[in-house]
Amino acid sequence: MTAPTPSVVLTDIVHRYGAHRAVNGVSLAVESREILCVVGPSGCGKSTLLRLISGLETLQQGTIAVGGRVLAAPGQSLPPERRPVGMMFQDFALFPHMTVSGNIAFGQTDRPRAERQKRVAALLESMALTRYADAYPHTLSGGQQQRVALARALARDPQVLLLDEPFSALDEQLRRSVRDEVVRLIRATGIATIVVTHDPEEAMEIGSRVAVMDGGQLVQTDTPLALYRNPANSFVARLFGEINRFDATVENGQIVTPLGRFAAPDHRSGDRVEVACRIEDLALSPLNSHPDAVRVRVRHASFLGSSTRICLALPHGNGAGANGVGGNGSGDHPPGEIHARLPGHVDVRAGDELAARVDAGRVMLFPSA
Ligand SMILES: Nc1ncnc2c1ncn2[C@@H]1O[C@H](COP(=O)(O)OP(=O)(O)OP(=O)(O)O)[C@@H](O)[C@H]1O
Repeated sequence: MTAPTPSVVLTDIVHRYGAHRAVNGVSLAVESREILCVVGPSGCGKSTLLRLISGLETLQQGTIAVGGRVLAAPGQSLPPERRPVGMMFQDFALFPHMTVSGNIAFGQTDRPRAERQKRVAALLESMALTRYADAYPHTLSGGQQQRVALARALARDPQVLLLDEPFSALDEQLRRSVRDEVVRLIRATGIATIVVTHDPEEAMEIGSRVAVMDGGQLVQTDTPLALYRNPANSFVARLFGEINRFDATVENGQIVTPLGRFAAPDHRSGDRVEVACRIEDLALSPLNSHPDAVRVRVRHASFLGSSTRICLALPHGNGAGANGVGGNGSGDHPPGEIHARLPGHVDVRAGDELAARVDAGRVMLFPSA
């Protein structure tokens, strides 16, 4: 079997606004039938990347190719309307004075009228919008408007679809159902798709792969499972779920943390490392039930429906400086506090003492930043 040909290939893209490098050396390939999500904090360069692919922004450095054809390289740029790219924006950007049909037909001016009408009818049908063909956007629900925007993006039969925060204008209730529907429709087209979102959970839900961006750079591109299990650094680890984090120094292939001693075979003595574990990987059991566990005291527990999140105090002195351990005990949490998340309802109260431990296989080690 031959490997699928990438539909979109970005090579070493750099984009500056003045002296600021908004995109800094991004290379990425997306295959047809693939939905890739780009996720990262506000200002990390996600939208700029999409604007470069669509041609709304002029490329300064690198190359952009779609379907084997170079769309942009320094000194060479196909205008946006000639790129095989469909784009959908956060606010849908529908034309209020045009009907649903008019909105979908917009931008197909290079086609004969009959062909244009046929394409619009087919899209109305596939998006379950036929009965709204003559309606104006403001009379439609958020979900329906979203489908019109998707139909418009598909109208020119693009080879790549770009979606910039497509669901963030929808309220929480509507968001999930519209998202499921839109993703189902996109999958049915088989078009290579890049979705920008600031919501890591949304990225995991939609993307077959997720590209994590920070400060204009791609930090890691992988499947949701690989990003969750093997994050490249603690920024990625934290993006996909809450972690307990400690600073430590490697001594003779080992690190000592408030949660016990762990092997660090790939590090040299004296290396400063960040040690992290997901809060759902922290196991709690009755006191003295496990020889390797540490004694913790419940500070607070919150029942969240599908899980219970528990804030725990580490034993006094089992934080900064103890047993060669540097740091304050736990990353973003108050000093000396760790968190656990257990499935379902867990009946614990403030002051209860428990045994906490984490499986060595679930401990993540990163070089100190
Ligand atoms: N036209 C512009 N002129 C100057 N700076 C810009 C321009 N557009 C974006 N920037 C800056 O470039 C950086 C990247 O912006 P971009 O919109 O790509 O980020 P983003 O990750 O999409 O953020 P958000 O999630 O908030 O939309 C930011 O620091 C932003 O302020």
